[in-house]
Amino acid sequence: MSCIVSTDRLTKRYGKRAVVENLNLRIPQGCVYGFLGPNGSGKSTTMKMLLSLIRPTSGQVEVMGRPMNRSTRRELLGRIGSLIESPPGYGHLTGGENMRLVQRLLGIDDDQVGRAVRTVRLQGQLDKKVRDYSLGMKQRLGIAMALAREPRLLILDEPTNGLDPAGIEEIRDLLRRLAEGGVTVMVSSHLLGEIDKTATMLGILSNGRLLFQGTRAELLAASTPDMLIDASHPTHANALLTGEFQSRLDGCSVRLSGLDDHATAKVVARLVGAGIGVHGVRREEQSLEGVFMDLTGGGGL
Ligand SMILES: Nc1ncnc2c1ncn2[C@@H]1O[C@H](COP(=O)(O)OP(=O)(O)OP(=O)(O)O)[C@@H](O)[C@H]1O
Repeated sequence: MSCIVSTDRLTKRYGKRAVVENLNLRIPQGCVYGFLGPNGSGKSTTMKMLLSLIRPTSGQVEVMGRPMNRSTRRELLGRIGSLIESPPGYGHLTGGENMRLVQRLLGIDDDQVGRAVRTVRLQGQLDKKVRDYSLGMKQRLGIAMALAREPRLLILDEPTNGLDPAGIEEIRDLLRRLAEGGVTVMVSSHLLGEIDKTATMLGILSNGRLLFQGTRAELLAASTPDMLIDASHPTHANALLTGEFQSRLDGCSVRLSGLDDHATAKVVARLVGAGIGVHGVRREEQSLEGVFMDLTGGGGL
């Protein structure tokens, strides 16, 4: 797997407090990487370190196969587009004027600016003042500004924050199109539902630590869904199991958490041995939200 971004024990401390701790990010080239975590978990701090906007306390950042440091920073940033915190752009200028400022700053031609604007579908709104834009339009302008340099990597901090469902869908669609065009996108959110359908890779952060990194399918596989057992005498069955296992009554079933295959066989044998009829044994379907909640201690949704 070729990674466009990787970090090695990336850490940021403020005073004694570690805000980001020992992060080993692996962002494969060409993916949409969903960087998820509750508010305050350290997503923005991590992204700022990737962009060399703040300096890590310890650890390394490697981008496009090269260490990000003072001597490589300028060149690497030339191929990275970013949108961190609130959307940029001067409110008293029009979208077009804002884009022209970016054009002059980067020394790029009209075609390149036109492509960025068309990608975010803002070509019909360039004569409007940015202060009159909706939040979604401001976000799209911010993304167009980030795209103007035609980056290989795009880092977006909560681009769907505050958007209505239609605006969220527009950003999702945009991220998909960008990835199809070969741009690697790292996008953060505190809401799983906003990016899980778009992201091909997920990294889950909680209290500055990476709890999980992998595909959506791997995330589901990593969790152990509850087991539900239908028994002839559920109350009796629960009483029998509760000392040794995490069990509780759930309607007419007994619900057991964290049960692997071996423990399941043991539970069934125990019940049958006690003369209790076992009518059904099934694992509960678990949603991605459920897994995310379990991993982050319920702080994110
Ligand atoms: N300059 C700073 N000095 C001290 N603490 C800071 C500083 N910057 C960030 N923090 C703290 O670091 C923690 C992580 O903040 P960060 O903004 O990275 O989180 P986040 O996951 O992006 O959250 P949000 O979604 O709310 O922006 C927070 O508790 C924040 O208060």
